[in-house]
Amino acid sequence: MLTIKNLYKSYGKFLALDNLNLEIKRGEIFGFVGPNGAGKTTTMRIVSGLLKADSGEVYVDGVNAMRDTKALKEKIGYMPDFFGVYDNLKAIEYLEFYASIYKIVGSDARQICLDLLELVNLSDKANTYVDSLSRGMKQRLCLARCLVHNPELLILDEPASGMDPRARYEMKEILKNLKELGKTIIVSSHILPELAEVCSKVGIIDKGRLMVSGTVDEIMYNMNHMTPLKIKVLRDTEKAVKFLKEQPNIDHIKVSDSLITANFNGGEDDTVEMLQKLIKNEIPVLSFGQEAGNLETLFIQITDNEVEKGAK
Ligand SMILES: Nc1ncnc2c1ncn2[C@@H]1O[C@H](COP(=O)(O)OP(=O)(O)OP(=O)(O)O)[C@@H](O)[C@H]1O
Repeated sequence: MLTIKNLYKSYGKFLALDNLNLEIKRGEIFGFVGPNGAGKTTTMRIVSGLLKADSGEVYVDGVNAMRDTKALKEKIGYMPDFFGVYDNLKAIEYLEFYASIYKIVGSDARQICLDLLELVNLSDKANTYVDSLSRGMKQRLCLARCLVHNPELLILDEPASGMDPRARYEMKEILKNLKELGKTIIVSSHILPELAEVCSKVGIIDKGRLMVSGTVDEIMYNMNHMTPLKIKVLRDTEKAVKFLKEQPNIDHIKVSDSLITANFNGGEDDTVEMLQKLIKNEIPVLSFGQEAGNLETLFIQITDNEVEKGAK
């Protein structure tokens, strides 16, 4: 559904996208994850035809996004991270206004807009002025706005930012419903655990490059050395850390009170061996185990590693 090849974008001398490559299949919800300034918005704006890339190729459902912006706009619904709303309109009028931009008018428009309000749980707000809606409701209305022309690919830039937990939960449920409707969705967020639950795939972007992409499980499997080992000791933390530093398959050791967290590169046999060695060295181990990987730790480690590589 979406193919990005060798994408570059600079702002003056600053390289915001550095040979970005990405492939998203039809029907996927793809989580686009990265720290501030990683290049997520830049990528999304280029894919939506709102920003010109320096070089590279973008195809949306076979449409060359750089060349055929008219066909592109039919296929895409883009929800920016900052959006203006027309405060002197009621929610339904607001949607009908956007429908009219796509030449959808009259009773067709009314029905589409009512259906969309239902999809985003705002049916009871159809006749409420936009300015009296809560932030979360405005965000959902903005999402409905992106759907008026029934696009196949939705590009949502931080749709849950600034929302309270309840509103975030609702947004997540709406994304799941959209997936059921067969939409392909790219969603960027800083709220990583929530993305892990909703997304079929994730891509981690940092400094304009895609660091890794795949399902959370695939990524964790392929990068099992990044699954942190957690060791709690009763005392002698320093002795334990000294011992761990000497082990070739351990790095990134972090200590918080008596809990030691480290990256471990090894299989199950190596894990058993490591525990045996610790005990042999008379280190009073209270608990020992590899944390099940989650997106949050993976993300922090990938971006941490980059910071360290850069510092060398
Ligand atoms: N118009 C612009 N002029 C100059 N630099 C820009 C411009 N837009 C973005 N940048 C820079 O490009 C980099 C990537 O920005 P971008 O907004 O794509 O990141 P992001 O991953 O979406 O970040 P955030 O999560 O903070 O929204 C940042 O360092 C940003 O400061």
